[in-house]
Order: sequence, then C-alpha cells, then structure tokens
Amino acid sequence: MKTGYLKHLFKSNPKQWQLLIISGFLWLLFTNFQLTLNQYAQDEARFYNNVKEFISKQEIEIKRSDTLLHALSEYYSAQTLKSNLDFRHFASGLVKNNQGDMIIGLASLINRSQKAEFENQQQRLGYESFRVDDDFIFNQQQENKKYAYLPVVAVTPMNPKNSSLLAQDLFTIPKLVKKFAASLKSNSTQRILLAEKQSGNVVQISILPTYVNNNYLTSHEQRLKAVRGIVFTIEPLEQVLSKIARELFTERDLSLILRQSEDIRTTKHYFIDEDKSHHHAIDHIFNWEFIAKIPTMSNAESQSLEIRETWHLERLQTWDLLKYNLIALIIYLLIATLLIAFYRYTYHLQEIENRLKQIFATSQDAVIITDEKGHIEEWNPQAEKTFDIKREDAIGDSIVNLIMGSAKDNDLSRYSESGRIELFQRTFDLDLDNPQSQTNEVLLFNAHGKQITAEVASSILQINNNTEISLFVKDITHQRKTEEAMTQMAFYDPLTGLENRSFFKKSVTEVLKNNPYHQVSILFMDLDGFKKVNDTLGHSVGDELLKVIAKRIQTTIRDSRDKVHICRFGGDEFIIMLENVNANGAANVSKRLLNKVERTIKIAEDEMDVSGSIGIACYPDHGSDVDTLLRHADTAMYQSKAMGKNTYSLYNENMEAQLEEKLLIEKHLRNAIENDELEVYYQPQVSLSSGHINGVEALLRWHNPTLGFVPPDKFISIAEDSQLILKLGEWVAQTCIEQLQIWQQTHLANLHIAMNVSSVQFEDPDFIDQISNMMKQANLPNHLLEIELTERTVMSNVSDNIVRFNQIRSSGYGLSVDDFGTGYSSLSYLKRFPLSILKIDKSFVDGIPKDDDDKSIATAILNLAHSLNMHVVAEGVETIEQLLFLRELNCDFAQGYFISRPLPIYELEEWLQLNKGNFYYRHNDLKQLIDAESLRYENL
Ligand SMILES: Nc1nc2c(ncn2[C@@H]2O[C@H](COP(=O)(O)O[C@H]3[C@@H](O)[C@H](n4cnc5c(=O)[nH]c(N)nc54)O[C@@H]3COP(=O)(O)O)[C@@H](O)[C@H]2O)c(=O)[nH]1
Repeated sequence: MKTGYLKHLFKSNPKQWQLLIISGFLWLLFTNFQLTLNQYAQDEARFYNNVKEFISKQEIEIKRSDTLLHALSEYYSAQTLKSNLDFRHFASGLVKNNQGDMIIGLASLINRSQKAEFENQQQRLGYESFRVDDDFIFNQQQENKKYAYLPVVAVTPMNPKNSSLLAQDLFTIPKLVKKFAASLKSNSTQRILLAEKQSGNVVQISILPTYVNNNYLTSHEQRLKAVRGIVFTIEPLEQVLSKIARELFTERDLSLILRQSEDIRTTKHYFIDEDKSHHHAIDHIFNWEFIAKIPTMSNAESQSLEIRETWHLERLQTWDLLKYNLIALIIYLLIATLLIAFYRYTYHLQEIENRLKQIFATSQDAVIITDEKGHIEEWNPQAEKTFDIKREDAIGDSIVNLIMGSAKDNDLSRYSESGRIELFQRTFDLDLDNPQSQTNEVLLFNAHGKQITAEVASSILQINNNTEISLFVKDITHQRKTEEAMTQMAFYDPLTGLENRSFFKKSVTEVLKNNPYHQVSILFMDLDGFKKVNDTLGHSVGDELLKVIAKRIQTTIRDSRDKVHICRFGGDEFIIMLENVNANGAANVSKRLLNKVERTIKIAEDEMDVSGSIGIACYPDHGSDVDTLLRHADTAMYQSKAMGKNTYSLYNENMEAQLEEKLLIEKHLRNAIENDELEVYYQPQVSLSSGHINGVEALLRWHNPTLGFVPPDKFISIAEDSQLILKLGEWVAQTCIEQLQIWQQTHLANLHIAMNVSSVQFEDPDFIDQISNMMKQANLPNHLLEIELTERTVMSNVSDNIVRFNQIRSSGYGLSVDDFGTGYSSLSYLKRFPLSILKIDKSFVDGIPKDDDDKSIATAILNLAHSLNMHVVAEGVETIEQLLFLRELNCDFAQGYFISRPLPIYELEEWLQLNKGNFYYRHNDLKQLIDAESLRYENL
C-alpha cells in the first residue's frame, strides 16, 4: 500500500481519530480480557485435571496403605506367637519402602479379665511400665466401658514421640470401636481421621484386624472368634496431601481444606504457598478461585477435602502479554485500516452515487438510459423538459419515437422490431461490438413533433451481462440557429444578404484554385449618385436603395448558368464574379446591369435615379489572384467614372498608371490651399454687340512644386471624387468675392464674375447659404456673382433644382448653364428653369462658320435662349470669323482665346486697362469692320 494512500486514508477529521483511538483501546481491553479468560480457562482445566489426578493418587495411597496393612496383618496372623520386636522388624522393613512420617503399629485385643495378665505379659516381654492407658493423645476420646481393650503393643519407627503410643488403648477413640467392628465385618481396611491433641494436626488412622490364624476366615463369626488385635498405620494427613498436591500443583495459592461436619475443629487449611506479596490490588477485584470437593482417604461421608486454587493476574506472562498485545494491535490496525478503507470506499461510492444522482437530476443535458434495443430505462428531469414527455410516460417506450417524432407514428409502425433497433443504433452511431463513447449531432422530435437539433454523447456500458446505453442529449437548436445567423453575419452582408468582402474573396480564391484553366471575370460596380440619395433622403432610404440594387444585380445575374458570386464590397460598391465568362461576356453582362440599375427607383414617395460605373478585370489576363483582379477592376471602374459614369470599362495596363497619377494628384491637392499653390485666373467675356467687357469667368489654376502645372480638367474630377472640391470651391468663391470687393473701390465695380460650381458643391444643401453669407460679409450686391453649372448638373434632380435655381435667381445671382448642347437637356425643363445665361459649348463654336451643323446648333441654341429670355455666351471663340458670325447671330457674349486667354488677376487688370473696358477699343480693324458691317446692316 502506498504511503500516499495511507496518508489519505488517515487524513480525517478529529472525530474519526478519537473513534479510532477509543475503539483501539477497547479492542486491546477486549483482547486482554480474552487473554485473561483463556489463561483462566486453561488454568481451570489444568486444575481439575490435577484434581482428578489428585484423587487417583489418593486412591493409590489408600491401596498402598491397604497393601501394607494386609501384609502386616497376614504376617502377624500367620505367626502363632510373635514378639513385638519381630513385628517392628518386619514393619520397619515395610516402612522403609514407604515415605513420609507413617507410623505402623500393632494393637492387641484383650478383654477386661485379661487386662492384668496382659500387662504382666508385656512387662515380661520388656515393657516394664506397660499399663493399658486410656489417656489418649487424640482429640476424640470416649470413656472406655472397659469390656475390652485395644492397647498398642508395638510401633515403628520407635522414637520418643511414637513410643508414647505404646499401651494406649485405641478403644478410647469412639470412632475406632465402630471402625474396628466394621473392619471385622468387611475384613477390610477402615480409616478414621483424628486430630492430635497437642498439635491439632490431623492424622489418618488406618486399621486392619489381625487374627490368630486368618486362614479360611470367610465369615464374620469366624473372624470374630479369631480376631487378636489390629495392625494400624498413622499418617499425618497434611504430609500426605501436601506431597500429592506438590507433585500435581505447582501453582502458588493452593489450599487444601479438610472439612468434617461433625466436628468443626478438624476443619483444616493447608496452604501450599501462603506468600501473598506477589498479589496485585486488582486480584482482590477478580478474586477468582477454582474449587474442587473430593472425598477424603477415609471415605467417610462426614468428611470432605476441598482443594482451592486462587487465580491471579500474575499468571499472565508479561512476554505473552506484550506479544499478544502487539499482535492484537497489528491486527487491530490492519482491521481498522481495512475498515477505514472499506468505509471510505463505500462512502466514496455513496458520494459518487449521490453525485451521479444529483448530476442526473440537475443535468442541463437530457440524460436517457436505454437497453441495447433502445427501450428507455431512465429519463431525467431535463429530458422531461427537452422532449416535454413525463418520466413515467417515457420509461419503457422506444427511443425511436424521438427519432421519428410523434407526427410520424404511421411511419414508425412500418418498422419491425429489428428495424427499430437498427434505426436506433444507426442514428446514434452505436457499435455494440466495439463500444466507444461518441458524440453525434442528430435531429430528434419532442412530444409535439417539434424538431430538436441535438448533440448526443453516447456511451455503452456492460453491467451484469446487460448492455446499457447512456445518451446525453444537449439541445443545440438555438445554438445552431445562432451559428447559422453568425455564419450569415460572418459571410454575408446583413443589409443586402449578398456575400461580404472576406467571404467573396475566399470564394473567388477557391474558384481560381479549383479551376485554374477557367476564364473568370470580375465586375466592380460603384453606384453613381448614391451619396446624393444618402445626403438628401437619409440613410434609411439609401439602405433601401442598396437592397433594390442588390436585387436587380441578382435578377440580372441569375440567368447565368455558370458559377457566380455577388458581393457587396462596401458602401455602394458591388462586385460580381462570373465563372466561364470572358471579357466580351462580362461587357454584355455589364450592359444589362447598367440598364437595370439606371431604372428609376421608387422608395415610399421618393423617386430616385442612380447609375453604375463598372470596371471589368478578367482572369487570367488581368491578374492571377483575387486581390490583383479586384484592384484592376476597381481601376477600370474609376475609368468609367472618369468617362462620365453609367458605363463600363475593361481594364488595361494604362489605367493603372492613370490611377496612380490620380492618387498622386489627390494626395498633393489635399494640401494645395495650405501650400498656397492655387490661383484664380479670369477670362473676360465681352458683349458682341458693343465690345464692352461685361464680366469674367473665374478659372482655377494649380501650380504644384512636384507635379508642376496641373490643368483643371485633370484635378477637378479628382477633387469631385474625393469631395475635395467642396474645400476648393469654397476657396475659389472666397477669392472671387474678395476680388469683387476690391473692384468695388475701382472703375471695375460693375464687372461680374462667373464662378464654376461643381455638381458636388451645388448638391451641398449649405451651398447657397454659404455663398450668401460670404457676399453679405463682403457687402456686395449678389448680381456681381454668376453661378455657372454644367448642363448635366442642371438636368439631374430636376424637381429639387427648380427650387434651388429659383432661390438663387431670387437672391439676385446670375445662373448660367455651361457646355450647353453637350448633354441631354430637356427643353420642357429648360423652360421651367429660371436661368439667366446659356453657354454654347466650344465644340459647337469650333465649326463655325464653316460647319453647317455647328452653325445650325448655335443658331438653335441662340433662338431657344432668347425665346426663354436668356442670354447666350459663346465659349471658345478663337477666330474673328467665329466672333463675327456669332455676333451676326445675335449671340450676346463671347469668350475665348481670340478675346483673351484666362489671365491672372494682375494681367487681367492690365488687359482691362489696355482695352479701356471695351474689346473693340484696341482692335481698330475689328472696329472698322464692325462699323462697316453696321452701316451695311443699316443700309439693308
Ligand atoms: N468647378 C469648377 N470648375 C472649374 C474651375 N476652373 C475651371 N474649371 C473647369 O475646368 C474645365 C477646364 O477649364 P480650363 O482649363 O480653365 O479651360 C477653360 C478655358 O481655359 C477654356 N477656354 C476658353 N476659351 C478657349 C478657347 O478659345 N480655346 C480653348 N481651347 N479653350 C478655351 O475653356 C474652359 C472654360 O470652360 P467653361 O467652364 O466650360 O467655360 C472647365 O470645364 C472649367 O469649367 C473651378 O474653379 N471650378
């Protein structure tokens, strides 16, 4: 047994220790008590054995005494006349063989008349003082009636003490008379016990009659006639008994008690050992004694011999005690250890059982125990909750009900018993021949037929030759739904339900990896005008719009039989992957897409128009991985934006450089104002009829130390895409207004400035207020500022624009439409717009006066504008012919290189100075020509 285990075994609470110590003490006490009893029982048995032995030894003694007396009697009877001396010789020879202080004696029977004669005879034989004496030495004595005497005539050994017996009349002992008579009658040895007068010592007197001739003395009468005395022996009883006792009993504290009921005086204690110093105090408590009562040698009923042996604790041997205590202690410790181990084991088992019961009862998993056939044997409270089936209803039922569901009862009945078992084992993937714990996800049904997605851990146990299957059922329905939702969230865009960026990229990577020889096209679409919807109608409408666009994309692409992935890449960007579609196919899909996207969208009461700019990149021509393809499709998309939006572009390598340039421009443009790199140039606009310089158009110029001069055509669109135009526009407005303010103090006070306003700026709801505040602060009349919008800006979002145009016009600002004729102006709308000026685009001026189409367009625009009370500015007038022709068409104003290039302020002011406020002033030839023409017109 390991020490650790023992440590653990005895690592207990103090109560257990107390119990252990007390029980150990009791155990030792019991052991010692048992030991004592054993020793006692052994000693007792030995005592009674010895007592038996004692009795038999006593009998041997009696027989020996009998033999001796018979020998004496025989010897004496056979002699006709014997001297006492002969008798003594004979007797002392016999006594030699006897041990102890036995006295052998001879007494003669004489009657009263023979007494004197007998005494004389004895005196003659040598006993000079022989007189029959009745003053006896024994306690028991009676008065002799003197009819007969039984004087002692010989004793051996003859010593002073024994010689006192000579001449003693034995008939003075009343018992002896009776015994003598009995002895005669039975012809056997008779015995009596007597106490010595002086010492009180008990002696045993054995007598046997002697006869004149004992041959043929068969009857009592014969013996009465032939009797001549007795032979006797006197033995000190103590000596005899002690001798036997010592041979048998070695123990101390042995006492022999002779009892004689008739005469208490003869009761005598003989202690073999009277030394009590070795006794312990405890011996007095125990005071155990072995007592045996046996007949005396005399066999008299009135007499008995009691043998007592006192039993003391000292009988227990110290070494034995130590040995047995040690053994007992070891046994105790072993038993205690085993008991504790057993107790702990059973306690532990109990604890485990309780814990298991508790777990079973409180488990958050439904715990179902079945037999190998799927019959339910146990069903915990959670199982009741999960399946809404009470335990009592579930027990004994088949678990197949949960697999099939109550709704499928009919189906269930189709299954045979073996079919059900097979279904049960297959569902939970149980292999009874190879029992292993496993976890499976299965679909189960509750009492109401509701499907439960369950994670079932199963284990197969063999208990008492029975197979028991434990199923731990965790309802993961909610978890699975959450996971599905999370997957949806992780892989799909929550707004549109399209794939999200990471999932799309992963999917495309898979497609490229699995089908490296397929052609794959990536369409990158960014919505045009989405920001405006968001800003004007709010984000919720923006979200709805994105959903509609997502749907339109899906319905457009759904036709495709090949694999597609559609992703909302972020904001208003959508990406489509088309497998097995080349550049031409992608272009066709793009066209269909753009068609669908640009259709007016109605959300609630709002109608809105957006379009898409699509960039196409194709695998493997434009990239071998998803990131490259996406980057190139994005570049192509920017190209579409740059091309005026609502179009698609196929990626080419140049686009990359253009994009890089664009990014570089954007980067430097961000700091252009702070770095004082911007300047406003002014291009004069002159009245064609008078040559009068009416105003100037403000045109932004940017000189960057790195990029050099960057023309507005390049950076304005970049500024618009990046919203930098708002900052730039504000700066331009501020510069123009400051210039107007300066001019207020000069002769140029009436000169107005036409300021280009980007659609991005104009769509800013604060734009008009911002301008008005600046004008107010500068204390300038609003008519000095003209807001110039492109035809596209004017025609987008018509309903809103009408309101804003009215606001601008009613505030006194001029409002001009730039590049007129290049867009798709609706004349009906134009009619409703409170515009002040239409600007004929340079492209129509270029062909004048040779190109009939340009002339016609210019004429039409002029007529239209004038009919709507608008003035017309012709842009890009580069030749005198153009100027004259336009003047001839009654075009109101002209601007162009022929008149002046856009000039920095100091050059403009110089130019104005030179021309004295009239373009025709310095051009004499022109003036003359005009004058001549004027005359010609007048003459007409
Ligand atoms: N939103 C803003 N747009 C601006 C601003 N400043 C300029 N612009 C726009 O940039 C476009 C290009 O402008 P720019 O390079 O300045 O070209 C203008 C003239 O220089 C040019 N022009 C004028 N006369 C002639 C000519 O006889 N020949 C010729 N080849 N070019 C000529 O035309 C441009 C004037 O354009 P327009 O505005 O249409 O009147 C241009 O679209 C500007 O609008 C700005 O501050 N904000």
